[in-house]
Amino acid sequence: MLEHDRLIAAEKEQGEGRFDHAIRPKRLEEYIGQPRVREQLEIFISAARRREESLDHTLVFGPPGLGKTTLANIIAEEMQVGLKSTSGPVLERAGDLAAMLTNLEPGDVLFIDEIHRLSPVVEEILYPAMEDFQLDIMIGEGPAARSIKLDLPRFTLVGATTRAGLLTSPLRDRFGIVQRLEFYNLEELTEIVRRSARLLEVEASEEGAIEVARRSRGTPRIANRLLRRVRDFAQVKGTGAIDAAIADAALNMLNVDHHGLDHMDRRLLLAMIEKFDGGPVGVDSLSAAIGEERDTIEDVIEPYLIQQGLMMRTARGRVVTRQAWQHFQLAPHEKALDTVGELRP
Ligand SMILES: Nc1ncnc2c1ncn2[C@@H]1O[C@H](COP(=O)(O)OP(=O)(O)OP(=O)(O)O)[C@@H](O)[C@H]1O
Ligand SMILES: [Mg+2]
Repeated sequence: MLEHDRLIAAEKEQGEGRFDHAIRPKRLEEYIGQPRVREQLEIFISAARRREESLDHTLVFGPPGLGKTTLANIIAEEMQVGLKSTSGPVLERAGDLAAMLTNLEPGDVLFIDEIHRLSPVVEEILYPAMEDFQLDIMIGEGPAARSIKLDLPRFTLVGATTRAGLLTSPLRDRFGIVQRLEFYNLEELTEIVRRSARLLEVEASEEGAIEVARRSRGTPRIANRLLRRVRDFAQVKGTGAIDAAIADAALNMLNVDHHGLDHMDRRLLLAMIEKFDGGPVGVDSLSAAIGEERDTIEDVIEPYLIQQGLMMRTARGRVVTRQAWQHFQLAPHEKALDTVGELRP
């Protein structure tokens, strides 16, 4: 199966835009789950609004599809300010960022997605902009080069990243608010599925919604995507309504197992078990073994498997846990488990 065929792929897929527009939460109160993040932002936003100031620069991090972009939009909406979006890889030269910054209206949110991928020259421009709302830029080259300083309006930078660890510390230190998004639990995902079903006018029973939620890898984007596929199945093979049996049949057909693991998840775990005796194994060897990029393993596949307790990252490499062997109904290799410390009392 090619990567773009991956049902569970956390990246956006084609045609998702229209569907997404209808169901993406626009206000903080519609944002389901993440209670800690919501509570804090509520306070920071209402305090900033009361003081008629812009919100502090905010960094949002967490695995793909958990709601970082959604949150950036919500912040602008709640602050009643404009939003301008860009991303780390798009801002190639210092001038690209300078153009964005000089276009901001007072109070605007500047959203930079994949902020860990900013080039160092662009990052240099960002520091004084974030700290002193000043643009400090060199124009021209050689003897004719000169530096200009411009005052910028106060703005809020919202940065999103799947990997906070890849941010340089001077950049990280310039964010006043740092929020980490967690995988969603079953109740939260069920609520998301029910909300989306209602907005899409799809009939779904409580058990049907739970079944979709259970198999969504803790991720709202996947929950919404599975809902869409299950809806197709229900229309063709059933009456159009989603119940537990229809959801189960559809998800089995789509090769999403009862744990919500897909083909790539199972491939990764099985490679660790079958080719590396359960580990420890380095991520580069794993990447070669399953033909998947290291970044995809680290950003997309692995975080959920770790959160579910199916594998661990140790100083010596990745190891599967007893639970992973059990998932495949295999007898654990005792030496491997010893690395995880599972055999010690
Ligand atoms: N808390 C939430 N409540 C309800 N729906 C949500 C929530 N968070 C995300 N969603 C839904 O999941 C979809 C994916 O969220 P979003 O695009 O914000 O993820 P992301 O973290 O920016 O992902 P990426 O890292 O790939 O950019 C959204 O379109 C939205 O419909
Ligand atoms: Mg996003």
